[in-house]
Amino acid sequence: MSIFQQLVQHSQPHWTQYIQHDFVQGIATGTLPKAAFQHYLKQDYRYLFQYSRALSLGIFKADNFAQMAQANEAISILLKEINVHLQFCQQWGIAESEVFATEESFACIAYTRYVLDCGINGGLAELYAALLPCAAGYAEIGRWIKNSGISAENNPYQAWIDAYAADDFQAGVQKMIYLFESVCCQLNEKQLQNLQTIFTTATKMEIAFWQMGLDLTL
Ligand SMILES: Cc1ncc(C[n+]2csc(CCO)c2C)c(N)n1
Repeated sequence: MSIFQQLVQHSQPHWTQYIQHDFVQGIATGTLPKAAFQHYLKQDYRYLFQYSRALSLGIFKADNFAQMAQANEAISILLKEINVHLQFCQQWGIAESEVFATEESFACIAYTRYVLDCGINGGLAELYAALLPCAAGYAEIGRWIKNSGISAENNPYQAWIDAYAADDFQAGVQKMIYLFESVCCQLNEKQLQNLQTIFTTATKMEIAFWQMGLDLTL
């Protein structure tokens, strides 16, 4: 079993709670209240800004140009994701200025600053262990919604589902997982345990992020 698979397995039951959260079920069936999705969308815009800063640490901390290029590719994927957000906002009449002016929720602050802290204080393995629940989790969510076939016709969230189920997105995440595996090969048992703590914590923060969306909290 790969290190990534082990991290997922040992982060249970949180991983499954993250992937199958009520918010995700609501997206899949199209029944999620629009207010919850819009609240999430604005917070996620703030989230993605901080996440790009964390990904940039992947460039800063790279040991070679190949790792640098991979981090750069991950940033390009993220820039596409921001466009999906802005298109949704446009569609639902949320002005870009409103998105920019959104106050950051505690769930967003806690999660993003935790990831940044892992990256600033740790090495590449710690950084990617903190970044991966986000990328790999959404890839898994995109896959299961697509494969389950439960998405209703005229699902208002179809563009969101399609973005994460898309082949190029799935391939990008797979590359991030390979990069992570390659920076983990020299680690000792204590360092691996630390990666598990980071991975599980970030997974729990994903659950808190969905819940913030459902509860409309700041
Ligand atoms: C709270 C939250 N968690 C995960 C993602 C998904 N995501 C964020 S950046 C990125 C691309 C990785 O290069 C992906 C898949 C999100 N949007 N919001």
